[in-house]
Amino acid sequence: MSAPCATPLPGSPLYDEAALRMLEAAALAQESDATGLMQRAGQAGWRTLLAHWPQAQRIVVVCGPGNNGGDGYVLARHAQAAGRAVVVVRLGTHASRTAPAQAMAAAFEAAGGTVEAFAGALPAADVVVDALFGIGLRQAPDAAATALIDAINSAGAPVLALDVPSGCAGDRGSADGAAVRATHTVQFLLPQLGLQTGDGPDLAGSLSLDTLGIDPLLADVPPQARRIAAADLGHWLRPRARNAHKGRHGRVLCIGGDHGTGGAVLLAAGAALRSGAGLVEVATQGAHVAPLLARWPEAMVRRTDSVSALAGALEAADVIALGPGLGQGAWGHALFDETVAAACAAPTPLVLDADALNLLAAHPRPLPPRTILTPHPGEAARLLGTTTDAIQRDRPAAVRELARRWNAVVVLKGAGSLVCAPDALPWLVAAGNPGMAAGGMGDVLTGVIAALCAQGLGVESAAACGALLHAVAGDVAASSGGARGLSPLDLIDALRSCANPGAAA
Ligand SMILES: NC(=O)C1=CN([C@@H]2O[C@H](COP(=O)(O)OP(=O)(O)OC[C@H]3O[C@@H](n4cnc5c(N)ncnc54)[C@H](O)[C@@H]3O)[C@@H](O)[C@H]2O)[C@@H](O)CC1
Ligand SMILES: Nc1ncnc2c1ncn2[C@@H]1O[C@H](COP(=O)(O)OP(=O)(O)O)[C@@H](O)[C@H]1O
Ligand SMILES: [K+]
Repeated sequence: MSAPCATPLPGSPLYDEAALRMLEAAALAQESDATGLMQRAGQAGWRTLLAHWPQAQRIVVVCGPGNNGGDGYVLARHAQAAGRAVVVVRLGTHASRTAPAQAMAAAFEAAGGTVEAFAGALPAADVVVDALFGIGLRQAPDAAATALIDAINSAGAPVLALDVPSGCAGDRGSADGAAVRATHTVQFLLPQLGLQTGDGPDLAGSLSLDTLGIDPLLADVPPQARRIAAADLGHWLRPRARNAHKGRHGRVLCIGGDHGTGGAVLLAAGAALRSGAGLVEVATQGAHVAPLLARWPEAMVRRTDSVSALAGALEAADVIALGPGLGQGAWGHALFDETVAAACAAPTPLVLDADALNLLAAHPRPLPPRTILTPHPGEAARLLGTTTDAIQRDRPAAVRELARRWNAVVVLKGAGSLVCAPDALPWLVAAGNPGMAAGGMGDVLTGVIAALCAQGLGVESAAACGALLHAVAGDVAASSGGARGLSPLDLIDALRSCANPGAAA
C-alpha cells in the first residue's frame, strides 16, 4: 500500500431530517405552485411502481394525513389515469391536514377516484403503496395507525414506501412502535442515513432516490454521514510499491485467547495476515501455540502464560490488537492493564475488541491517542452505561457519543456498521450481510483493522477501510453458497482478493 490519496473524500453523503427540511424549504421557496414538489414526488412514486411492478393492476394506496399522504394521492391519480384499478385507503379519522395534500386528495376524487376510510382490512392488491407517514412522524404511531400498518404488512402484496417506510425514523434507523416493512422505498430529495443502518434496511427494502429535480446544493445542507461501498476500497488500498519490503507493512501484535477461546485470536491473526500485515505476532496461552502455528506457520507465536512474557513484544509492535478471546479473568485483566499502559507510553496504535471493551467499561481509563474501539451494540451499551436497545434506537447518535466519550475512533458493528472519529462525520459501511451474524466475525474485523494500521493508514482510515474491507469480503464469501452458515474462515479466504482492488483475479 502506498500513501493514501488526500482528496476527494470517498463515498457519498447521507442526510438527516433536519437537512431534508432545510432543502425542502429552499426548494418550496422557488416553486410557483405550492403543490409542485408533491406532484413530482407522486409522479416519481408512480414511475418507481411501474419500473418494479409493470403488470400490477390492483393498486391500493394507503394515505396518511400529512404531505406523505399527499404524495400518495398524486400517485393514485396517475395510476388511475393509466387504467389501473386504484383504491385509496386513508387513516379512518384523519382527513388530509395540509393544504397541498388536501388539494391532491380533492384532485384524485374529482378524477373519479375511490377513497375509503380504513375499516380493518385492505382491499386485495397486486401492490400496496405506503403513503401513511413520511419524515413528519412524531413518536410511535397511535392505535389506529398501528392497525393500518399491521394491515399493510399482512396484505400479502409487495409494498412500495414513499420517502420512508411509515413508522421508521429516517435519520435513526429504528422504529419506536409499529413500522411498515417495505419491499422498496423511493426516497425523495436526499438519501437518508437511517434507512441504511440498524432496522432501516429491513424496513425499507431496496432503495432508490428521486431528487424531484432539486439540486442538493440549492441549500447548504450538512450531511449526517458518508456512505462507503465496495468501489471505495481503492481510495485507501493502493497498489504496493514495487520496491516494498516487509518492514514497510508493519508488525501487528495480537493479544488474546484465554483457555477455551483460543480460536478468537487465531482468527484475528489470520485476518491480519490476509489483509497484508508485514509481520504478525500472537501472544496467547501456551496451550494455543501449537494449533496456531499449525494453522498459520507464517505467524510468530509467543507463549504468554503470564504478563511478563509480553516483555519486548509490546515495544516491538507497530500496532496492537487486544481482546479476541481475552476473557475477563485474572490473566486477561493483567494483560489488559499492561498493554493499555504500554500503548499509552509509546504511544502505539491500539485496537480494542471483545473482552478488552468489557474490561474498559468496567475499569475506565484514558486511552492512547490512536485507539480504535470495535464494539457490537451490546459492548457499546456497556461502554456508554446504557442498554442495547437504546444503542440500536439511534445508532448514529450512539457512535458519535462513543467516540466523544472515549476520545477514540469507534466502529459500531452490525447491519450498516458506523465508523466515527471524535467530532468527525461518521462513515456508513454499505456492505455486509446477515451471514456475518456468527461467532468469530468480529475477531476477523479486529485483525483486518490492525493490519491496515500497520500498513500506514491513520486510525480513522484504518477503521473505515477495515470495516468496509471486512464487510465486502463477507459479501464475496456469501456470494457463493449464501449467507447462512458463513464461517469467519470463509471471510478470511476472501480478504486477499478484496484487499487488492483493481488487481487481476
Ligand atoms: N413539504 C413538501 O413540500 C413536500 C413533502 N413531501 C412529503 O411530505 C412528507 C412529510 O410531510 P409532513 O411533514 O406533512 O409529515 P407526514 O406526512 O410524514 O406526517 C405528518 C402527519 O402525521 C401525523 N402524525 C405524526 N405523528 C403521528 C403519530 N405518532 N401517530 C399518528 N399520526 C401522527 C401528524 O399529525 C401529521 O398530520 C415527506 O416525507 C414527503 O413524503 C413531498 O411531497 C415533497 C414535498
Ligand atoms: N446482519 C448483519 N449485517 C452486516 N454485518 C453484520 C451483521 N451481523 C453482524 N455483522 C458483522 O459481523 C461482525 C460480528 O462481530 P461480533 O458481534 O463482534 O462477533 P464476534 O464477537 O462473535 O466475533 C461485525 O463486523 C458486524 O458488523
Ligand atoms: K411512507
